[in-house]
Amino acid sequence: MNELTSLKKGEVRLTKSKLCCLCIVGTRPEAIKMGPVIAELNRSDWAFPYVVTTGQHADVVEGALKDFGVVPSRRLDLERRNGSLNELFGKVIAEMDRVIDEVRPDCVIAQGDTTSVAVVSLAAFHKNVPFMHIEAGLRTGKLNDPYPEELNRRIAGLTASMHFAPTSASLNNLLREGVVPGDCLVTGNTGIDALLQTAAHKLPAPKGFPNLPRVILATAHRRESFGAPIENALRGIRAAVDRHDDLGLFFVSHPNPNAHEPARRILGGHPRIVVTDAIDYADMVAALKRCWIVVTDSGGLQEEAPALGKPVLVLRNTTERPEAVRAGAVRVVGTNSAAVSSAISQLCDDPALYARMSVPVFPYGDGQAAKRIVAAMRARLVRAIPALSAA
Ligand SMILES: CC(=O)N[C@@H]1[C@@H](OP(=O)(O)OP(=O)(O)OC[C@H]2O[C@@H](n3ccc(=O)[nH]c3=O)[C@H](O)[C@@H]2O)O[C@H](CO)[C@@H](O)[C@@H]1O
Repeated sequence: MNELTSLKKGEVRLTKSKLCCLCIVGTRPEAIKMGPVIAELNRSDWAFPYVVTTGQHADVVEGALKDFGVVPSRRLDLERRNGSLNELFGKVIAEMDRVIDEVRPDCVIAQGDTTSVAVVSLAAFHKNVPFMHIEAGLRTGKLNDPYPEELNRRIAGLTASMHFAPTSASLNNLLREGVVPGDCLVTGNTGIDALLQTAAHKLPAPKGFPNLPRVILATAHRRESFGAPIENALRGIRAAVDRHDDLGLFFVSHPNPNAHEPARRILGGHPRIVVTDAIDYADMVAALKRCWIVVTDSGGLQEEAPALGKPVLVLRNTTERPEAVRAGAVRVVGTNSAAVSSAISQLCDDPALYARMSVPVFPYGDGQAAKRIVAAMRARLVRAIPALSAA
């Protein structure tokens, strides 16, 4: 029994007969993956989204939300001094305490595994407001890898009233942790909703995309790889480009200086390598459609590339996305220079291997995740209010 089913008629505030769903967005991937859910809520007849951005990656987030026609209802002003996780934790929970008191939402929704998600789930729990977790149940089983995301998503797994898992493997992780079966659902990942909606349009090549027969699309930003691991991986990518003169590299940097400084230093000054700042989502999808392979430590790109039939080499030692590995579209290679370089060369020199890894697969859903999530929320939230359920 959770707090929702204990609600009595009249205990849930209605605004113009619609429920208020407070949607939290902190980072670019959260904006991309929450966009379809916010749009679906806007189309619904029973709820309206109240969108709050946490300011964690303010500039790229507002741009990504705009791509989905979403304007935030409120922007938290966190005034961060040192950028530490504890500072972020303290500021977000204090702000969210105030926002929940003022807005009095009927539920709080967040996606993924950032510190903002863990904090907001606790803030909602403390206020006895149902927390709905999107992209629930991803686990590596190693608390420090990825860091701090594995801890964040486990906290959300404890505090959420409803858990929307992208795959059955994620759902099984939740059940093993004791989540009640009636509180979790396999929906697919809303990132595939966003990808298929965007990829359906004719998209021009991103500025600077190399005009070469085989272009590697690469990104690297994982916190646990900062320093030597990320530098080793970048050297491995550059070595492969040097070895194969028909290869180009389009490296998309991340706003964190620990990620973009080594990229510019190690990859810069090469005639077939372009290092660009972060690009908007439509440009990223355009790059995905045009690239030869993807080399990355990104979670979202591990989900998107297989749907477009692009082989992925993962610059990590573990992944919480084993489904695409099992489907043969993704290979976890780590950050060792020689391993990265040889994995790229294998794909250059073995057309049969490349063909096997290039078959489009959809282990992360069919593009209808947002519809399933909003329908499940309605069933849960409206059930608690006979007046609405009778409508
Ligand atoms: C441990 C882990 O894996 N956690 C993940 C991490 O997200 P991530 O690793 O996917 O992060 P990125 O790679 O930065 O973003 C990816 C998205 O952004 C698009 N993109 C990228 C660069 C760019 O220049 N322009 C863009 O448009 C790209 O196509 C894609 O859709 O945190 C999220 C919660 O914050 C989690 O939910 C998610 O599991």
